[in-house]
Amino acid sequence: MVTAKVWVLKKHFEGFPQTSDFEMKQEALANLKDGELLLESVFLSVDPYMRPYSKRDMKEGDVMIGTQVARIVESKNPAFAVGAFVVANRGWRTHFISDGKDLNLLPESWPESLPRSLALGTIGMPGLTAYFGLFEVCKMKPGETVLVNAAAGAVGSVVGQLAKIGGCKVVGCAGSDSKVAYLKKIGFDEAFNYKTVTSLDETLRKASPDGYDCFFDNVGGEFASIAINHMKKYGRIAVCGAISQYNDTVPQKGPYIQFPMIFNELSMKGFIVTSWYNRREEGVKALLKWVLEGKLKYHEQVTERFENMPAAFIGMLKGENLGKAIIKV
Ligand SMILES: NC(=O)C1=CN([C@@H]2O[C@H](COP(=O)(O)OP(=O)(O)OC[C@H]3O[C@@H](n4cnc5c(N)ncnc54)[C@H](OP(=O)(O)O)[C@@H]3O)[C@@H](O)[C@H]2O)C=CC1
Ligand SMILES: CCCCCCCCC/C=C/C=O
Repeated sequence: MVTAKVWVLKKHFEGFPQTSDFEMKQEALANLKDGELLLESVFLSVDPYMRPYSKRDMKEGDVMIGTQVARIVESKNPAFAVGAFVVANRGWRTHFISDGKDLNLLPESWPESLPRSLALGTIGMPGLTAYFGLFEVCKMKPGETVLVNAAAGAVGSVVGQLAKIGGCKVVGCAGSDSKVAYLKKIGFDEAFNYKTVTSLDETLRKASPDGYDCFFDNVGGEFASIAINHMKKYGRIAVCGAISQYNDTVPQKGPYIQFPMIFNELSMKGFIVTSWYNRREEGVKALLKWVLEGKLKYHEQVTERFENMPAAFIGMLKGENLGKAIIKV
């Protein structure tokens, strides 16, 4: 019999998550029935959505939500061979049983040269968020100017590079000088540290005096309130995330956005990547191709050991990750 380790939400987060809000437990897994598979997580993902979604969807004692790349270790399902790798959405667990219906097999053509963890990052949910958010929500066109915040993270780093592939000028910001240096290295035209600039307003104006056609907003809050005043006429804003607000205990009260929306006839659209998953294959194929061509670079912040998942999650929310935050079991 296999015993899985799982992380549960012991206590709902109040403000910034603490390691004491989590508890590690053991779960005895039953023997496999016909049609079932036993899987072991190889890589797990920590993502910002876990913070707001835990409040919305979870109760104390639930296993933390999340996705993993897992290897099939035993199979009583002829459609799944032992040794194959899948992406699953089974939460923070080392092992689990599945009937196969909730699994996405990694393409058999997955190149040996690429870490399979990319299926949780640049060639997975965050990459797809960038792909559909930029091309479909922002409706980016060649020659335009794109602004993206949290630009050195899993989604933002792909947004900037896809905008360059699509023939745009890209301005990005991040929370440290080393992240800013990384953005320049991967091709951003302008990059700045939002924590150290004296005036965000001035910095945005200097980076693109004519303003921005597209704003891919991962951060919300004060940054978005200032950036909206720098949009060009008919500019488009993709509201992807609001990480600056996820840990607020008292909702922020922002400036109101109607005037710039009206005067510049802006479009602003929130989106959830999974609404585009009917085109998931198209996105994965395009992202994989760009990675293999060397046009889309990736970086992963790998934390070793399942036991360190809460610390990796908290670290990611604090900005300790460059690129995608991954846990290697
Ligand atoms: N709508 C959708 O379907 C999806 C939305 N998202 C959203 O996209 C955003 C980015 O996610 P993802 O790329 O996975 O995460 P990242 O890899 O970008 O990690 C989060 C980053 O957010 C930055 N950050 C944290 N707090 C703040 C703050 N107060 N102000 C500004 N930046 C902050 C930190 O970078 P720094 O050092 O630069 O501060 C940190 O590294 C999140 O808001 C997430 O919720 C993600 C996936 C799907
Ligand atoms: C089948 C994979 C499920 C992964 C769920 C991801 C949902 C992300 C939505 C993010 C919103 C804000 O961060």
